[in-house]
Amino acid sequence: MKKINIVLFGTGNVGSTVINQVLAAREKLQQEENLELNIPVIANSTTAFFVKQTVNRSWETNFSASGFPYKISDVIDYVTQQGYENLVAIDATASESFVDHYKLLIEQGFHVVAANKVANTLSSEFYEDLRKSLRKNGKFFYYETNVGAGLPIIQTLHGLYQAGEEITRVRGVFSGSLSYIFNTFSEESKSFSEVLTEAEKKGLTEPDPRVDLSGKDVGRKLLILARELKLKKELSEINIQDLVPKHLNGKSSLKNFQLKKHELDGDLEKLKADLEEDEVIRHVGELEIATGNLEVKLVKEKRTSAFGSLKNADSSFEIYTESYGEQPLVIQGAGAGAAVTARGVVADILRLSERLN
Ligand SMILES: NC(=O)c1ccc[n+]([C@@H]2O[C@H](COP(=O)([O-])OP(=O)(O)OC[C@H]3O[C@@H](n4cnc5c(N)ncnc54)[C@H](OP(=O)(O)O)[C@@H]3O)[C@@H](O)[C@H]2O)c1
Ligand SMILES: N[C@@H](CCO)C(=O)O
Repeated sequence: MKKINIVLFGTGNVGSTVINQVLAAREKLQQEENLELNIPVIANSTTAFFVKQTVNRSWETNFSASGFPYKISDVIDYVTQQGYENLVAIDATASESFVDHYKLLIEQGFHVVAANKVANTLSSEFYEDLRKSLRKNGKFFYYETNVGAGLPIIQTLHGLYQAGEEITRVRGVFSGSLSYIFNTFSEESKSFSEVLTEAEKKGLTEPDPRVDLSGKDVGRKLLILARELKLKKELSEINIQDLVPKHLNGKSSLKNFQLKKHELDGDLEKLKADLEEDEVIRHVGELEIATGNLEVKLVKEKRTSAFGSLKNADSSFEIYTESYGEQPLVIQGAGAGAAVTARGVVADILRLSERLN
């Protein structure tokens, strides 16, 4: 039986669903695939819980009762003492600093699966260095959920590129969070801030929704795709329409933003009032390969158009290539949400496990 040992960082919306999905799939994987998925360590930003072999369905209670403050070295020491092989670190945090541990984890024997987009969107130098470290240590890095949550965007684009297809343009509603927000805001008579609160409660936004509203999250996704296509780009080079007023971002706290988010309502109400009867607002990302232009913006779309008819938290990605000609390859479906994202993470673990002994 092949054994995979998962150390999961981030027990929030996505991370907790990953644990539950792995536990639910465990028996079937053992019987049908001869594969044993164990989760001996789970951790959030302050607390870790270690167990022999794997957590079970009572993990939340056990984590609260028996978790303790930890350092990353405690995790590494524990898995080393236990002699665990086929180690996979899952980054289900949204942390800007957790990615500083990747190199150490890789050197200490971990493969990495990330829902967190940060490691792929820091400087090109960090990006290349990480890949060098993976190659040097014979480790793998999977991050399909970085773009389009559970939708197969990165693997499709990567496959086309590897196969020699000329990709000319990628255009899409990249953000499941903003798709839900603008779909609902365009249709219902609620204020923008009310819709935003609703999206947050449903776990559809980033932990700090300003990362969505500032366009940074979509900017990151564009950058990730651009880098898959070997374009040398930095986040600072992307033209981004920022929906968050300056005084509510930067040094201003998330708490302050939550108290004052109704200040966004005026501008967005005006935009909505300017729509024709048959128009809706959509948040769109565009990547033009020839010019290297990457852009994130709000646009007006006809209700009947491909983007205008999106529902719920659906994302839609149009990939224009030489062989597909005028009719792009389209990948569409829920682009946010714990269940679909966690399923994408579990699928990454399984793809990775196929490459391990
Ligand atoms: N939700 C979606 O639809 C979706 C879709 C695609 C990708 N993603 C990505 O998935 C990631 C998680 O999103 P989420 O919605 O699950 O966020 P969340 O509910 O806020 O959970 C984040 C978790 O990360 C933990 N954490 C923060 N900093 C950490 C650190 N330094 N070390 C260890 N754990 C740390 C938090 O712990 P504390 O509670 O202790 O702070 C929390 O358990 C994000 O990167 C997001 O962009 C999400
Ligand atoms: N903000 C992400 C989902 C949560 O990470 C998106 O819109 O795709």
